[in-house]
Amino acid sequence: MHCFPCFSTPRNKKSSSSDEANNNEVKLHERRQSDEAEQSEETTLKIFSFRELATATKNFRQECLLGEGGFGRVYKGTLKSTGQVVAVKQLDKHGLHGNKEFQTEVLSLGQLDHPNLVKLVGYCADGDQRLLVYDYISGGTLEDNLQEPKPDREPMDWTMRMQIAYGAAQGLEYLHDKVDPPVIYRDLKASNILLDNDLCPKLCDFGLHKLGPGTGDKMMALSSRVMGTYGYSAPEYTRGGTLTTKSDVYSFGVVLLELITSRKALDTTKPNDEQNLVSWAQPIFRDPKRYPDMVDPLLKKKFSERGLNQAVAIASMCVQEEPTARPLISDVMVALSFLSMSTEDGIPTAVPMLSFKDKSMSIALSRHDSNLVSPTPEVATEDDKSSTSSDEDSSVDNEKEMVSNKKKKKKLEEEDSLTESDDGSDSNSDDEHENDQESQPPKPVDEKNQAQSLKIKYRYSWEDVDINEGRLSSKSSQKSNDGGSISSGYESNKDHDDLPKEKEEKEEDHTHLEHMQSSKTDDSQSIYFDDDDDSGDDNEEVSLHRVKSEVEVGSFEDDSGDSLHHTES
Ligand SMILES: Nc1ncnc2c1ncn2[C@@H]1O[C@H](COP(=O)(O)OP(=O)(O)OP(=O)(O)O)[C@@H](O)[C@H]1O
Repeated sequence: MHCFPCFSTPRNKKSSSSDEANNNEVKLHERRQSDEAEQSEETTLKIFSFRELATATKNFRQECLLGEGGFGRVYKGTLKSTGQVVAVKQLDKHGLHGNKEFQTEVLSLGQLDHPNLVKLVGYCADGDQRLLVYDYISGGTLEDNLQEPKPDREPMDWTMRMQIAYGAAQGLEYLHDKVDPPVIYRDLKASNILLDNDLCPKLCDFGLHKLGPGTGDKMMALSSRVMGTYGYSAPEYTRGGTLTTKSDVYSFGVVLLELITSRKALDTTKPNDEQNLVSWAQPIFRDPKRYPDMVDPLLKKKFSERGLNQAVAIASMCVQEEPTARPLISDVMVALSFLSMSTEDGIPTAVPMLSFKDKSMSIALSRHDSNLVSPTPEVATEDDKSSTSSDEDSSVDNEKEMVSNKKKKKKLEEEDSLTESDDGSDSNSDDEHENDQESQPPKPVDEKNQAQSLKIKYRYSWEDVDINEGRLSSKSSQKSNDGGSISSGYESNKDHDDLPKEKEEKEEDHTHLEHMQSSKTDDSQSIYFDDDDDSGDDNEEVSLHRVKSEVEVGSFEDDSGDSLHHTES
């Protein structure tokens, strides 16, 4: 009998502790569910069980292994539930974050969403397993595409290369400027740029270490290990581990050089002085005549000299020793937006579109539409349409209208044989104009005045951008590595054949993108592209330069030097 109590007591005890455990488990489960529900409200990230990912990757079979990087192995898999093909990154257990820390980091990564970033689909934190699940990108890495082009495929042409550079710049600009706090990539390189089937670039491996507040030139000391890849890492970073967005700009410059040359960032099979791409390129930067020698021979000289000059100039600016002298990625992006439109002969296939940071700019432009745009604007071409992104519709439409109007004006000018450019002013003299014109009230543009120029100056966040049809003009007040000047220029040159010889000759004086040795700070830093060859100029230009104080949104000059000037403070 007495056995019963003996039996029953422990049993009872056991039963009560197991009830407690069950209760706890239920509570834990409920909490997890509500946490997950909260998370899923904020993110579309899926939470996978290890089993699901093991099934997707055939139990992480070798045949599914895509490769192994600094964070762990990456497998190709197919999700059973949806059939989606994914890349599963199994993070090394060594140095794993705790569950909470991992989730926090992953959830913030899950919020990053840009067409030029590889999308994080979900994650798994099961026991000591940590896995990240990404969209699978099928076209291989940029490195492979450049170094080992598929025999059945044509080598990437110049325009494709510039489009890839532009796309990568857009992805990076998103991380630097659109994400708060900004994400510093740390390890941008050709093997971290994946290409989809349409050769659209997607940055991968970003943001695994998100940094805290502060960006731009505010140096951020890193508590974690120094990452990056030799040949791509900015000198200040490799020296002392100091990291800023400008370190990413350096790496971007190296990638751009790779796109131009198809050389590797670091190639130990080459003679000593050619192993490091940047060191090899530095002396060439100083001698524009040698630029064509840099180019990948597979391009068979099918590129415009102007396009090449500008691309090299951008790359040379990005890889400057002094971080503050490097441009912001947003400026690089705008510059590349033009280069990516040029075809082999340097003529854009589509009307250049700028991606405005500040919507007030497009509002400011539309304010002037009645004066600038003809009542029946031309219908946008297919090219125009395809260049239009949904969020930029309004600004793009305005630009289209303006460009259409500009075309009409140009035609009228030609008809009247007024070949001399509108006001004959040098793009470099903008500042003088600005000062003269600041106090003048807005004036309507006189459509009958054939020589009237259409010059639009608008606020580009903290940058001003001038548009005149076609040519990008951007001034750099940056110190080149050697203290010398690095030059290049870009223009759409769509009408250059029609231009007067006299004007062409004048323009030869401004042949290069000059790195003036004035300032090393971002505030006064600007990019300057100018006409660089003998093809002339139709006085249509686009320049970027930043101003610190006044916000100027509109300036429309006529031939007499008068202008429509609109300011906001
Ligand atoms: N989303 C993806 N789609 C397709 N392939 C991918 C994807 N992510 C990674 N890969 C491939 O998996 C391999 C390993 O990638 P991972 O990014 O881990 O390392 P890595 O870029 O080679 O090296 P590192 O860690 O130094 O950047 C690479 O070949 C990469 O191209």
